[in-house]
Amino acid sequence: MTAIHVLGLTKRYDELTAVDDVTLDVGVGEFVGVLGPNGAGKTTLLEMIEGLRRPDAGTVEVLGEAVWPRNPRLQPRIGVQLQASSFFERLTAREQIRTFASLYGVGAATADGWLERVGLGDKADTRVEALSGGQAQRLSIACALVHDPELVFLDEPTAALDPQARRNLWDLLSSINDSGRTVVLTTHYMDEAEILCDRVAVMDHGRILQFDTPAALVRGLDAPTRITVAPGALTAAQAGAIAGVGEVGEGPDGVVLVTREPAAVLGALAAGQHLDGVTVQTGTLEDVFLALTGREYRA
Ligand SMILES: Nc1ncnc2c1ncn2[C@@H]1O[C@H](COP(=O)(O)OP(=O)(O)OP(=O)(O)O)[C@@H](O)[C@H]1O
Repeated sequence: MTAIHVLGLTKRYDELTAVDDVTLDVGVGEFVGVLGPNGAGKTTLLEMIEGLRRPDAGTVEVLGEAVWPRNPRLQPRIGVQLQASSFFERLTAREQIRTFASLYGVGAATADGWLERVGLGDKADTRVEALSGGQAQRLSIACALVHDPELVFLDEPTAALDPQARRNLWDLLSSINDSGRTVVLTTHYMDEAEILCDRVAVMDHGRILQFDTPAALVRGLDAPTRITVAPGALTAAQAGAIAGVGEVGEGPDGVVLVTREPAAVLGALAAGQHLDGVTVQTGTLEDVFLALTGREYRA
């Protein structure tokens, strides 16, 4: 079943085409990421899918319903994460989420349960202004989920968090999807998209350049594998003599074997008792972005 059906979606701001003829489908239960640098058009695309912004061209169907003009039947079925800056001022975390809950006719006990679920039980009496960046992001996610929507939109949920806080939030985001909800998030972070998402739409200059699983995107690159053998285990000459090895380099971490036949090369290393301390590196989404756009990824 399709959760989101987008056809030929376009949005212009004067001369600028922020979203340029985007077509995509998202299945029910999928976790989809929209990945792209600043200004790629991610937020504009999401806002049109959420029914918050009117497209100049194209159509959006969400859970089988048209989103524009505003469709009140959809509101209880979708959750949109607000930026932390849009909290009601001077409320505590508990008051904040209970206020959201009451808008949807959801009881206080359920609201309080969500505070616990996102790890904010001990911050219930803290005013939203006094929460840390990570706590505020978790509260905004809880507010988006409090009415148990089928489809959740998160716009850069881990922006401005330190690496540890981002990782903590990843567990929460995975659990949202594990319970069967469809999740769409935008992100600047390649690693985040790679770890969390079933499929990733790589976006730049308003266009979706590719939309596939992270593994398929990387496979499509046809990038060679780099196998690094710990220093001292193997000379460059020995490495070059292994069948299937293309280039050989020497770096601080040892001898680097570049190959398109990693299984054969690893087999040869195993046979020679050289597997200790071996690292294997394939392409990443960063390489995908570089290959698609011809430039380095700059968040
Ligand atoms: N209301 C607006 N009026 C004019 N231009 C806009 C408006 N909103 C966005 N833009 C422009 O449209 C382009 C796409 O912006 P958008 O916010 O969708 O990108 P984004 O990928 O979400 O960026 P970021 O990662 O920085 O949030 C940008 O060049 C932006 O300056």
